[in-house]
This record gives sequence, C-alpha cells and structure tokens, in this order.
Amino acid sequence: MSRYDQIRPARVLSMASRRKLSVRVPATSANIGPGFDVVGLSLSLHLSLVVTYPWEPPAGGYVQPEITYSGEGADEVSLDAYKNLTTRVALYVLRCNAVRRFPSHLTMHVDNEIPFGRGLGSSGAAVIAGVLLGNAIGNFNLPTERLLDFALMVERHPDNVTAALVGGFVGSYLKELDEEATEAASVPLSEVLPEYPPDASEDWGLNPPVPPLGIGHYIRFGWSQSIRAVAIIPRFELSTARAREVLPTQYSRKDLVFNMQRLAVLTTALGQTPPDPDLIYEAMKDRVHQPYRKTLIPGLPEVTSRITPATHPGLLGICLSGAGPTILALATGGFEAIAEDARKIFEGFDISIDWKVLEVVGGSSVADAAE
Ligand SMILES: Nc1ncnc2c1ncn2[C@@H]1O[C@H](COP(=O)(O)OP(=O)(O)OP(=O)(O)O)[C@@H](O)[C@H]1O
Ligand SMILES: N[C@@H](CCO)C(=O)O
Repeated sequence: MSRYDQIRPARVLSMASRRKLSVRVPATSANIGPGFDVVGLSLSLHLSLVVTYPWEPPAGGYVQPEITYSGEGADEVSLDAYKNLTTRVALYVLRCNAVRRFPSHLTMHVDNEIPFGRGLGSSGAAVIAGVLLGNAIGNFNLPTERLLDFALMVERHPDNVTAALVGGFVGSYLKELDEEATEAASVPLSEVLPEYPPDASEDWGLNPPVPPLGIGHYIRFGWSQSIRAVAIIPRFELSTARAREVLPTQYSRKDLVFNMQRLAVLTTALGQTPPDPDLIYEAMKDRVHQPYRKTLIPGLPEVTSRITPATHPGLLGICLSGAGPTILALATGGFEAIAEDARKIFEGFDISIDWKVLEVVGGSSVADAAE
C-alpha cells in the first residue's frame, strides 16, 4: 500500500541531489451493472508518474515544472502543469495546505496505460495521482480518508476514485453533509481547479475551497481469485459528462428495487469460490444507467444480451464499464471467445474494438527515494 516516507537518513540526504517520487495508480471499472455510482473494481492497467526535484532549490530563481508524457492520451494531454489534470489536483492539495507552488526545477514523467474516455477510470486515476503527488510533495502525511476527501472535491462520484486509491472490489457512499459542509463541497470545479497561469504570482489563488472532513466512506468486498475482467474497448471516446447527461433525474420504485436486489447479491457473489454464473449473470443487470446509455453506444444491448453463460462457458456476467463505451465481461475462462464474439456484434454497428484480459489489483502506491 501507499508509503509516505518522511524519514531520510542524513547520509542519504547529503549524497543525493534530488528527491524522486514514484506514483502508481490503477485503472478502474465502476458500476459493475447495478451499482451505479456505488461500486468500483481496480484493474491491471496503470497510470505511473516519476517526479523529481532538488532537495535544495538551486540558485538563480524559480523554474516552472517540466512534464513529459508517454502512452495513452499522449496526443491530447496538456503538458502545462497549470492545465494538466494531475498537476492541477496536486497544486490544489498543496495550496489547501498552505504550500504556494511546486518545488523549483520539478520534472514529471507520466506513463499511462489507461485509455481516455472509455469507462476505465482514466480521469479518476489522474485525480488520485494528483492527490497522492500533492500529499507527498508537501510531506502532509494525510490519511486515506482525507486523500479521498480531496479526490471527491474534483471527481464528484466516489466509485472510480475510491477503487483507484484503495484497490480491489470496493463499495462507497458519500456522507450527507450539514449545510455549511454541503456549501463547501458544492463549489464549482472551476474554483476547485482554476487554471493557474504559468506566471502565477505567489499570492494568487492561494485559498481554494478546503474539502469538508469525511465526505466519502468505503468498504472492500471479497473477490474470487478465479475471476478475470475482459475489457472490450470500442475505438471511440465517450466523456463521462456526456454519458451522465442522458440519465433521468427520477426513477420508478420498480427499477430501483430491481437494481438494489441485484447489487445486494452481487457484492457477495463475486467473492465466492467457485463463482456461480447463473446468480452473477442476472445480478449484473441494470435498469438505472445502461438502458439510457444505449443511444450513445450502438450495440450495447446486443452484446450484453447475446453473450451469456449458456452461449459462452466461463462467462459470469457482462455490463457497461463505468460510463462506457467499454464493455466489461467477468469470466473464469473462455476469454477469447467472449471478446471475439463481442467484436463481431460491434462490427455489425461499424464499431472496431480492442480487448484485454485484466486482473483485479491492489490500490495506489507512492515510493519516495533519493537519486
Ligand atoms: N493521465 C491523465 N492526465 C491528464 N488528464 C487526464 C488523464 N487521464 C484522463 N484525463 C482527462 O480525463 C478525461 C477523460 O475523463 P472521463 O471521465 O470523460 O473518462 P474516463 O475517466 O476515462 O471514463 P470513466 O469515468 O467512465 O471511467 C480525458 O479526456 C482527459 O481530459
Ligand atoms: N458511476 C459513474 C462512473 C463514471 O466513470 C457513471 O456511470 O457515470
């Protein structure tokens, strides 16, 4: 798990010129069918940062952070530390704790395996990476619960960020806040994360809204080691914001009970060995978000209804991953047949896909060293 090492032996300090922080955050799949905005699963694709800066700032004035980036999103991500999501979140954590700016001469290399806008938690991972980075740079030693508060001020649903932070199959809820705390947690994102100009003066924007205490609460469920996640990833992006716009604001009691019945069963069923396909396939059905998102993801109802445990031995259940467009099939075998048959169905809608077999992994980690 995360390591926030504040104690550096004097011998190491005197020999080392730079501090080196390595941050690693997993991809996540949220909802798993009926658990809209409630459950998340951490998966074996990672966002990795390597950040270095001198222990003592060299003479000659402040030098702005320099970012390099490889992997998924390299053609669209901003390399400006005041616009990049990860560094803006890190700066938010620093400024809330009275640290005005990044250390001088900071370099950050990002390597990202999580595709953008596909329902695999890329933004949640970027936010968690930023929170962990701010916490480590500032030596704040914030507990997990407080790290989550900061993440929830930026990504306002807890499922992805909680699973990315603590790892595994996780359920979470947001606490009902009192009036003052509700107000503090409702500030527009543009105020939480202003785009600080590169020449930001030391006093500008020093007082961003500090998160109320204890916004998010979570629990980790059991997970059967035999289960893998087949991610069937269409080659188009769908922003979470767009996929939330199509959802209704009110639901029938019948549909809510349908989801709650299934979610209650699912959270235990996925921890049982051997897992029961008949129980899980039905328990991964949803009436709260998937029916409305099918307009944005052609082929979604066909893939989730035609690929079943009866047609594909090894399949346990199949659902939209997060806000989509990725489809998540949980299975103990038959991975290739599941993915290739999903490919054929999507091809009928002129959609190309890539697929990967992923494992459920642990949460984020931070290593702190000298170089
Ligand atoms: N590593 C990253 N660095 C900077 N910005 C990122 C990074 N990863 C994601 N983002 C930002 O987040 C956006 C995608 O967020 P969005 O919430 O729409 O999708 P997602 O997080 O991939 O999917 P979901 O929330 O459904 O799992 C990207 O377009 C980009 O602006
Ligand atoms: N629960 C969120 C997850 C987004 O990643 C949604 O489905 O909109």
